[in-house]
Amino acid sequence: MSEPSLTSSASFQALETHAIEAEDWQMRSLFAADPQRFERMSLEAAGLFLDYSKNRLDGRTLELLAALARERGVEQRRDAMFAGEKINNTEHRAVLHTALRAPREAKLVVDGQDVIADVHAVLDRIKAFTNAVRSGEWLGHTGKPITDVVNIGIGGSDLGPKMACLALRPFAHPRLAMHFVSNVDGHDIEAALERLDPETTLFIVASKTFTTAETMMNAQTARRWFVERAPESALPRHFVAVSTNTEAVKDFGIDPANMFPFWDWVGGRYSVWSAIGLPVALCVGFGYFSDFLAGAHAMDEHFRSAPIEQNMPVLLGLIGFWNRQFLGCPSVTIAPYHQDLARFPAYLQQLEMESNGKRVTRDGAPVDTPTCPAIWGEPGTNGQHAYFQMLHQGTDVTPIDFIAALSPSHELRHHHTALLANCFAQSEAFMKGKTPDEVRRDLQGLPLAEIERLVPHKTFPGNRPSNTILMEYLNPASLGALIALYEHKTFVQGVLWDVNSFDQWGVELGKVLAKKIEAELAGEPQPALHDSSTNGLIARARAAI
Ligand SMILES: O=P(O)(O)OC[C@H]1O[C@H](O)[C@H](O)[C@@H](O)[C@@H]1O
Repeated sequence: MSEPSLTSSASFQALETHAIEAEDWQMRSLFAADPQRFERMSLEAAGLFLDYSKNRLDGRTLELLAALARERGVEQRRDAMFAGEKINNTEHRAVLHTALRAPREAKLVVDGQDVIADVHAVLDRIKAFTNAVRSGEWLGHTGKPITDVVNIGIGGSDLGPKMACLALRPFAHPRLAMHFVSNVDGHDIEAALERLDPETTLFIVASKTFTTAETMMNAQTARRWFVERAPESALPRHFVAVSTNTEAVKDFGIDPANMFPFWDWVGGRYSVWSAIGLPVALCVGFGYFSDFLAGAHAMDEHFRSAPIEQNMPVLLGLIGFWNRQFLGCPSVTIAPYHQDLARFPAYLQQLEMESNGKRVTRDGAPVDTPTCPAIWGEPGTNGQHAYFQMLHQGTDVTPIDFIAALSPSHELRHHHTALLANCFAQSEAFMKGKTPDEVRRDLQGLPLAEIERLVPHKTFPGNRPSNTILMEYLNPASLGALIALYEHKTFVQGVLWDVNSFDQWGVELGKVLAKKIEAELAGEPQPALHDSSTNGLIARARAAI
């Protein structure tokens, strides 16, 4: 039976009525009216603290959103995911990234297979391998320890490990430099290879399918580069694979003994916890990689057991839904006030936009509301000096997630004080704004006409929503919890919209057309099979190539 449409649900309609009342609400007044607002609208879970009080909503809004979550079946769908039901209904797959971070003693059997035992068998191999490389026991073909690790992968086989290795920089092994090659653009791999020594470099070819065109081309280029400089027999010391596709790995020439497997129930964008996290385990060591998994597991336990009203990922999802649906916000900015989280917005782009950038429901009916907003952002304070102008005074309202660690991993205390001051000041500024009268007061002393000329330019509308997520330190456990928080937020929103958050058919068309055009760019005769624009572009490129 198909799910009733979102807009026909009683709780959605109650929210619609409520949203009309809420249209004129000013957060300044909401704070003034309730001295307990911060206490009421903040919570802690899995080592993270979320302040959601600077949103344009009140207790009643939250009640209605919680009712919507219940009516849409967030709890049942969550339980179905954890239980290994095949909730990815267009690919007939279970969705079990949560099993990747479950402790060894957990139990989960899916299709007669002990999933937890499989996961821990691979983790044991990751532990042995990463210990060997890090200790210098695993040597390159001329007997030297590995100094450089190159992960060749794209999308989920790149963004997670790359983001996490950067985020955990203070925990990194001093001898191992991590490199990430993803783009089919030869400038990417060329820039990486020119600095590398084939005697001390380890390549990880990371691809769930082991058919992704970019990754296969980069892997072949790396292989060629290597065998031009080293005997072919040395390949097994320098090339390992991470994949679900053993046959394709073998065909590429990597011994399955050097392959770290995972499973079709791990989506690419949810795979950093699997063997796709191998670069992270190499970089920080297996102990810290285990802490990373444990941090995510702590968030899983919270998501699984906390009531909706005190459930951090559910609240984050519901508030995002409110902002998208009833405040009409077309995008969300992620503002990590931590330089080491520089790649976190890019990571979330894939997580949220590939998951929920859908226009039909699980049953294939058109959705009747907007779905995933655009996700973007840069670390603070850099963004403040670039696009925050638009966030403060532009015509669109863009909700912001501020993310900060209370303690830094460096000794430069005054830098950290300045960083946090900026983070908190921005959320205050977005909430409060600056009224025309406040501007007038500031400008006292100038001629009256000049004051009035400047007032509209210097006024800040304020009333712009934000969340603030704090952690004590950015470390493997808090990073794990943070990623899992957003994974589950994405899940919750997918349930509200009733989309399949675990497929990505939208990436296929471009891949197919690119294959065709690639052949046309190289071949004869001149093709004219496309529209005039595409034909014209191909012709220009053929003349240049
Ligand atoms: O790991 P792979 O099979 O190489 O896939 C890499 C990426 O490419 C695909 O096109 C999907 O859009 C991503 O979800 C996936 O993470």
